[in-house]
Amino acid sequence: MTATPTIPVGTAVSVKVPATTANLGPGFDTLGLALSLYDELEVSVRAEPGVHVTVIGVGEGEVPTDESNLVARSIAYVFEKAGVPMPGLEMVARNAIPHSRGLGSSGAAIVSGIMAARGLLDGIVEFDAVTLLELATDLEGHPDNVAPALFGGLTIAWVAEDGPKHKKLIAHRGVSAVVFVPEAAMSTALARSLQPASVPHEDAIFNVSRSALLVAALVQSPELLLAATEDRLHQSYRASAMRETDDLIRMLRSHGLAAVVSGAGPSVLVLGSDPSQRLRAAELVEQNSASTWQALMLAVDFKGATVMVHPVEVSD
Ligand SMILES: Nc1ncnc2c1ncn2[C@@H]1O[C@H](COP(=O)(O)OP(=O)(O)OP(=O)(O)O)[C@@H](O)[C@H]1O
Ligand SMILES: N[C@@H](CCO)C(=O)O
Repeated sequence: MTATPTIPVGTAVSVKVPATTANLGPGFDTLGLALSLYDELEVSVRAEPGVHVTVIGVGEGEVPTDESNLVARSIAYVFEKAGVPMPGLEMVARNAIPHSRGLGSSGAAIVSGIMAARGLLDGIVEFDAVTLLELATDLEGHPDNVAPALFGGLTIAWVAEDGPKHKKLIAHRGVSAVVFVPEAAMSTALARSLQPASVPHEDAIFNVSRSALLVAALVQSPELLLAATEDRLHQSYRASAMRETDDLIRMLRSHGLAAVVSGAGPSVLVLGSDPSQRLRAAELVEQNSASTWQALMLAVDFKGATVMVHPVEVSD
């Protein structure tokens, strides 16, 4: 009979996960980009059962601090799948990714939990990239945020018969990003409820052409970004729920800037073919919008999620 593996009290892991922006205009549920804004997590094994989370920064006083916390639920999911009992956990989450603004906070929380569990199960269970993406997609429901959060860079994600897959690409070094974050939140679940069950064939063709072009624009020809970021699959259906976002995108695009809804919104992403376009976008927003938008000038993160394991030190 084999003994059930246990993880020693005091074992600790540190995790860092980037924000992500999904869709990028036409690549609905498919394209994603990792950005240089991070949630950090420390998890240590404690003697008492259960979970306690200290949240610092975004979500402090708002998200649960017990087993129902999304990060804790994601850790528990991996332990359950691995068939290993989850030990008691003490966690500290330092969060910078805004919630429900279209910057992949739920995907980052899920990936944080999965990477923490991976670290805690080091030497007991091996996780390859395919398994990590499967676990994260099970929890998030679609792979376009969790793929870049896990692997960094620009990712194409798709769901095959045997599960989610991804291809990581390196974005052209001229590509820059600025995200305009509004004060008001909007949940992804609400945005998804506004999608129709089917779309006209010509709109599907429109998006196939633009998303193919977008991959070329992001990897090789950033000067094509404006044409390549047109969309007919999601933004117009959701516009009624985020009027100011729609207005800002129209204004920026009329000035030749590749503005799109970031993720499910309501933030606006502008992809620039050179860094000066970010400053131009920020000036235009300042001059033309009555609302308050926080401008985040971000680089592409090429690394994705990381985990460090701090084993228990055994004294003589
Ligand atoms: N670090 C976190 N810890 C705990 N819960 C979190 C964390 N980050 C996000 N969440 C949960 O996820 C919710 C936000 O998820 P939602 O899918 O609506 O938006 P998003 O992931 O920020 O945006 P998008 O999917 O459009 O990029 C929060 O309200 C909170 O319940
Ligand atoms: N593709 C997703 C991204 C947000 O999770 C959507 O637009 O609903």
